[in-house]
This record gives sequence, C-alpha cells and structure tokens, in this order.
Amino acid sequence: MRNDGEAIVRLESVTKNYGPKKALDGVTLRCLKNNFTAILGPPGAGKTTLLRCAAGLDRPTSGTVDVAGENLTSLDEAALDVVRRERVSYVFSSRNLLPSLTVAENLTLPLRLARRSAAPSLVIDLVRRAGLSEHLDSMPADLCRSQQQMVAVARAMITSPAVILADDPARGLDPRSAGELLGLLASYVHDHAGNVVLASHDPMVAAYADRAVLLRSGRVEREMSFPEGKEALERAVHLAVWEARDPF
Ligand SMILES: Nc1ncnc2c1ncn2[C@@H]1O[C@H](COP(=O)(O)OP(=O)(O)OP(=O)(O)O)[C@@H](O)[C@H]1O
Repeated sequence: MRNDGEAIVRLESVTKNYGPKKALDGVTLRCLKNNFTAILGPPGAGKTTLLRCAAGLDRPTSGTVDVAGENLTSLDEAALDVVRRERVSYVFSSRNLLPSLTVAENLTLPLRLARRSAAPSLVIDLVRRAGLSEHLDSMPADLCRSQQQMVAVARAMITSPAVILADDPARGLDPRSAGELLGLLASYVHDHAGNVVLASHDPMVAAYADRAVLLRSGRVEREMSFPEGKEALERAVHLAVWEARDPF
C-alpha cells in the first residue's frame, strides 16, 4: 500500500434524502489513492447510496462529491456522463453481464464503447488472474455465479479507470469464491496502482482492505486502517461490530 494521503474519492457533508428518509446524513469521507477502501455496514446503512453518489449515478441532496479531482456536483448531465463512462467502473452485486455476448465480448465491451484499446499484457494478466482463460468463448449463462462476477470485476479493471466502485460483488458467493474475487481486487490495487471502493455487509471483507469505514444509519461511525496488516484490520472490524451490540 502506498498511503500518500491523496484522495481519489472525497465526500464533503453529503446528505441524500429519499422523501423523508435520510439515506446519507452528513457523510464526510476520503478514500485514498492506491487503497482498497471497504465501506461496511448493516442493510440500509446507506452503502449503495454512497457508491451511487460517488459514481455520479445519483446526485446528493446537499454536500459535494469529488472523484479524481473532478467536482461531480458541479457537472451537468453530459459532463457527468463522460465521468461515468471514462473515469469510473461500477460493479453490481449481480446481473452485470450482457447475456447475449460471450465472456470475451463482455470483458472488452468498455473498451469498444470508449473506442480504446488496452495493453495486451493487462488483458492477458486479468484473464489469467480471474481464471477465465478456458471460458472466453462461453456465454454468461454457461458460467457459475462466481465466474460471472469474476468477469464483471475483470471488466471493471480493463479500462484502468480512476476508481472501481463495487457494490457487494461477493454477496452470496461461497467463502472460497468470495476470497478469490476480493483477492483479485486487492491484487489489482497493489500491482496496477488501482483504486477500489467496495461496499459490503460482511466484515470479512476487511481482510482484503487497506481501510475500513463503518457506516450506520447514513453516518460514518468509524474509520479504521492498520499499517501492520489486513488481519489486524479484520479483527478490529469484528470487534467494533461486536462492541456496537448491533451486528451486521
Ligand atoms: N430509491 C430509493 N427510494 C427510497 N428509499 C431508498 C431508495 N434507495 C435507498 N433507499 C433507502 O435508503 C436507505 C439506505 O439504502 P441503501 O440501499 O443505500 O443501503 P445499503 O446499506 O446499501 O443496504 P443493503 O446492504 O441492504 O443494500 C434505506 O433505508 C433504503 O430503504
């Protein structure tokens, strides 16, 4: 981890209301460059809302959101569309792939849409790490769910975006597959100087992260990072959740 203190995603006093519901309630947060930041919290804590505001998919009711130095809240729809297409990769917890395209076509779709190419070494490396070498000509329906999510995560990396925002991509996977998926994201951060912000209800995710942010009722409850290692971070997160006497 290179913790240079610079933020790739910055939220300042962000509030998001859905009618009378405050999904985010004055969130101020910095997700540092070259870090895997885990946003952890129980269902309804506001994790998805936070990611959607950071991706420019939703606009905050008040407050500001900066991504890669760009103030999203000041952009019009056309400029926001460019950020969404070119600067940010978003991974959903399921149904990320186009069912009528092969795995290879799904994987390279963002490059085709942006009329760009990627370094062959990056593509080969991603395919190998994601365990997809044997499946490039398969259709998504022929893959199991964990493989489909691997394609989605590898696809998010293929354009080398400013930041990958992932909404519980390992939700519902068996522990081994979840570990492989999170490991792929963690290695991308460290080997390709990537930036990842991942939301999850599962404290286990902290074992792969550099920094954990606990969110509850739309507020940042606690932020944790442990230079001594990820296991210490996972232990601290479990302890904090237990101490709150309100497990996720
Ligand atoms: N489009 C919407 N309209 C109304 N209320 C919403 C909407 N989106 C989210 N909410 C509410 O805002 C709160 C935060 O929701 P959000 O989905 O961000 O939480 P979450 O932490 O991602 O939850 P989960 O882990 O269940 O996905 C919840 O109370 C939710 O019901």
